[in-house]
Amino acid sequence: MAENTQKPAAGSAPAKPKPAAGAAKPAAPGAAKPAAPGAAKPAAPGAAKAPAKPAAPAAAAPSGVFKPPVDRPDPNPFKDSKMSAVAGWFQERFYVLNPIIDYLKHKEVPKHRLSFWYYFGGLGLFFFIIQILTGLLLLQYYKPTETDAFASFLFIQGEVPFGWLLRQIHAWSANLMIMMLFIHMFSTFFMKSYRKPRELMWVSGFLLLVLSLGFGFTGYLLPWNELAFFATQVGTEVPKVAPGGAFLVEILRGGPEVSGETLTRMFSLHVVLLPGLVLLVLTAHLTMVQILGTSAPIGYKEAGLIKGYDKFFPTFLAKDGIGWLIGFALLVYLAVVFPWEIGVKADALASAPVGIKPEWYFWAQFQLLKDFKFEGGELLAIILFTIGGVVWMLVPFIDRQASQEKKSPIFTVFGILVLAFLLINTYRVYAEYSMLK
Ligand code: HEM
Ligand code: HEM
Repeated sequence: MAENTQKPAAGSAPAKPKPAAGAAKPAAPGAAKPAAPGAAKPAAPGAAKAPAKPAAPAAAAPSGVFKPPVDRPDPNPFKDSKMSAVAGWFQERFYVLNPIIDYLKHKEVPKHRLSFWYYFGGLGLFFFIIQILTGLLLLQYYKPTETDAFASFLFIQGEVPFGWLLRQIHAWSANLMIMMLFIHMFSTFFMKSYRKPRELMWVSGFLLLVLSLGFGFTGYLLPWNELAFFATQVGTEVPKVAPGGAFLVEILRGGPEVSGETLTRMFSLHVVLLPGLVLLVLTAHLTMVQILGTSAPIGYKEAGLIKGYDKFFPTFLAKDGIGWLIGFALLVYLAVVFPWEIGVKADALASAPVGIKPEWYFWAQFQLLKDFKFEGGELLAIILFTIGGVVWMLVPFIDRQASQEKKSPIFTVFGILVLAFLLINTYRVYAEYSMLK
């Protein structure tokens, strides 16, 4: 790509922020009138001995002290740069951030035959942004109470202009987001991107996946239809077999059974707690993406398999944008052509319909529980799953080979087994339940 070989555009590397430099140095003795008390004071005792440099601007203020532009040595240190007036205005105020901005401009993404997989983190981010936007719009009409939830849901689907589209996009984007995160997780796993120094990217990513699954679980109940009601009944029952689990179930449900209280809890988790937590962890994850840059698979550099680098800004971001446009087209297509069903209002007194199952991303665990139906089996399944999850989260710290830039085939096999377990169990639920229809 042409950009890789070019120097950063003049506009992107502004003239050095003179006030910062000036402010740090003491004014030379005898320099012109100090503009403010203290401004010309030498910063250190030895400063007076310093050889007379070309007079630093007299009015240099100690950093952190605001001075009106007229008193500054150079009211606009960026006047020579090719930045727009607006960008210059911000630059003048936030010049301390310049090193960060410059860093981001120089970030590069390696190009090789597996580069395709670098798009899935960005796609996960895109669908999350869609979730926030559509979720906030749905919130204008949705009512999280036992009596009103289903009616408001019908109202959104039937009466609100484009409400049906928003609801379908929210429901489809939730599924696509989680799908992208699984692809992102396994692709970073097989490329061993979690290896030193990106251990915390993996851990924060794993937490993001758990939180996103929490979004899916809590959102599922919100329409308050029969399917969601009974699936939540089954889902929240699971921890009961573990010691102390009954207490957890009671907290989740807001009582012994799934009821209007449960809806309130799921709603608050869905629209307040989880978004807050995700934004926090996501900020950490994306900051690390920028600080640590993108890794290349082990041995690629040495073997000459890197075909060059894309500048993150603007080249890679533009390519990400193309991925987002494709994702958006797919989302609208699915939302219009394959609408999610509305169902019938939940009725706690009705008997559970056949074919109750959770969302597809919980099917693997669901199947494991079904397979472990013997005495003490459910507890064993929960223990196995918890241990598996913790080991998976700590993989970067266990796989020492990868952290020394050596291949670690045992972990590749481990990843294949985990993937196979998830795919096979998911397919088993799909096959069994599609026969029930
Ligand atoms: C700040 C972000 C979000 C807000 C404000 C929000 C808000 C809402 C609201 C008001 C509903 C109920 C309306 C309805 O059921 O159609 C809903 C449903 C739902 N949400 Fe969210 N949501 C957000 C993020 C997410 C995320 C990140 C996910 C998943 C990864 C998600 C998954 C779901 C699901 C699966 C439903 C049920 C969809 C259905 O069957 O209609 N939401 N959300
Ligand atoms: C809301 C969820 C997530 C978002 C928005 C997100 C976003 C991103 C983005 C934009 C990148 C840089 C480009 C790329 O390699 O795709 C990235 C890198 C990375 N992510 Fe995530 N991610 C999320 C979840 C996860 C999960 C679930 C994991 C794994 C458990 C994970 C692990 C990583 C790792 C290890 C990298 C470094 C890749 C490299 O340098 O080659 N992330 N993430």
